[in-house]
Amino acid sequence: MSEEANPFESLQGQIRAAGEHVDVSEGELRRLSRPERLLSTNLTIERDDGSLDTFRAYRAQFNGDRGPYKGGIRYHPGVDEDEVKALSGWMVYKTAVVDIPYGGGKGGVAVDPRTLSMDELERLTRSFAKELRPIIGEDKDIPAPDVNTGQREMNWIKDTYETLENTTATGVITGKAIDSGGSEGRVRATGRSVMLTAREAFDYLGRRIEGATVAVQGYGNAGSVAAQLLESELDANIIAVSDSSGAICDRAGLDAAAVRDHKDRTGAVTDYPEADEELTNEELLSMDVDLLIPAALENAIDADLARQVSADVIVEAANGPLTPDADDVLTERGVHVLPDILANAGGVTVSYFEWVQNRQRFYWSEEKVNRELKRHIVDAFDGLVSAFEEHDLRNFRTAAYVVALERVLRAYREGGTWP
Ligand SMILES: NC(=O)C1=CN([C@@H]2O[C@H](COP(=O)(O)OP(=O)(O)OC[C@H]3O[C@@H](n4cnc5c(N)ncnc54)[C@H](OP(=O)(O)O)[C@@H]3O)[C@@H](O)[C@H]2O)C=CC1
Ligand SMILES: O=C(O)CCC(=O)C(=O)O
Repeated sequence: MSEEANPFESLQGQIRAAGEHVDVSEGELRRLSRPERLLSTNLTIERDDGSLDTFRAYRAQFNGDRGPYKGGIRYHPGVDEDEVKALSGWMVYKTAVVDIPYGGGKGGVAVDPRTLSMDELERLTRSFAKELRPIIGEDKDIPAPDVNTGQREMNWIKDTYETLENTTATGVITGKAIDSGGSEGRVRATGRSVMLTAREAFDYLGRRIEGATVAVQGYGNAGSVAAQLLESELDANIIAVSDSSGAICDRAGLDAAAVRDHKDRTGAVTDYPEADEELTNEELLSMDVDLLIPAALENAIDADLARQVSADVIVEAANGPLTPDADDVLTERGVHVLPDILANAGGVTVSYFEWVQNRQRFYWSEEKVNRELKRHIVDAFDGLVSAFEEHDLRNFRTAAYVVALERVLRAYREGGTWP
C-alpha cells in the first residue's frame, strides 16, 4: 500500500484543478481552500465505572458565503483535524453543486462508539453539544448525521441546545427522528442520491443499469440503502457487499434487504447464509463489475488498488474514497468516476428540506421529499455534464468542482466588491 493520502490536501488539489478552468484569482482560491474557523476541544465524560475519560472533538466551519455552515458529525477513532477540515470543505462544494443555500462545516469525535455504553454515548454527545452551542444555530451552523451517528445523537444535541438556550430551535440540527421534527425520506436520502446518480450516469454513458452488476464497500446508512434502491427501483444486480468485518459475494445476486436484516441481527454482513463466498475488502474493490460503490471511509482506493479496479463506473457514496493518485490512475484508465459531492449529496439536500419544514412548521410527504430530491440531483447531474462538455474536462470530478467553485465565488464577490 502507498502512503496514506491527507484528505485535506486531496480537497485542496481538487479545488486547484477546478481553478484552472474558472476565472479566479490566487487570493480567492486560497480563501476558498481553507476553513474559516476550527473548534478543537476535549470532551471529558464519566464512564459507568466512575472513572473519567477524555476524547478529542472538532467542528470545522469551512465557508459560509452561500449560507449557514452545514454538515455532519462523525464518531470514529480516525477522526482528526485534517479529516474534519477536508470533510467540511467537501460540504461547501457539495451544497454548491446541488445549489442549496448553505456553506459547509463538519464535526467529529475521535472515539469508537462501540466501546461506550448507551449512557456514556449520551454523556459524550451532550458534552459535545455544550461545546458546540455557542457556534451552532438555525442560521449559523446546522449539524447532521455522518458515520456512526444518527437520529438518536441528533435528538440529544437538539435537546441539549434547546435546554441551554431556553427555547425551541427545531432547525438547529437535521437528521432528527420524525416526531422531533425530522423529515420523511432523510434516512434513505444519501443512498437515494447514489442510486439516482448511477441511473443518470449509466443513461449518459449509454449503458443499461437494469441487470448491471454492482459491488458495494461499506454497508451502513449510505451503502445499504443505495444497494437496496438500486435493486428495488432499477433492477440492478448486487453481487458483493462488505463492512469492516469483510465482504460477501454471490454472483447470481444477493438480496440487499435480506443482507441488511442479517447485519442488523448479527452486527456484520459476513456469515450471511445465502452468500457463495467471502472475500476481503480489497478483493471486492477490484471485482469485475459494471458499477462499484465505495460507501465506507476516505482513501479506500489508492493508486495500487486503482490499477486493479475492474469496474467500468464508480459512484462515490463515501466522502473522499479515492486518493488523488487513484483518481489520476482511474481517469487515465477511462473508468468513469461520479464524485462524492454529487453522488452522496442527497443526505444534505433532504437535510435542507428538513430545515425548510422546521422553519415553516409545515411538513411534507415522503413522496414530495423524494420528488424534490430527484429534481435537485438530476439538475445537478445535468449541470455537471454541461461543464464537462463545455470545458472539455478530464473527469466528472473536476466538472463538479467547476460548477461549485463558480457558485461559491459569485456569492463571495456579491458580498464584497462587485465585479
Ligand atoms: N449518512 C449520511 O447521510 C451521509 C454519509 N456520507 C458518507 O458516506 C460514508 C458512509 O457513511 P454512513 O453510511 O453514514 O456511515 P455508517 O456508519 O452508517 O456506515 C459506514 C459503513 O462503512 C463500513 N466500514 C468502515 N470501515 C470499513 C472498511 N475498512 N472496509 C469496509 N467497510 C468499512 C462500516 O462497517 P461496520 O458496520 O462493520 O462498522 C459501515 O458498514 C462516509 O464517507 C460518510 O461521510 C455522505 C453523505 C451523507
Ligand atoms: O445532512 C447533512 O447536513 C450533511 C450530511 C453530510 O455530512 C455529508 O454530506 O457528508
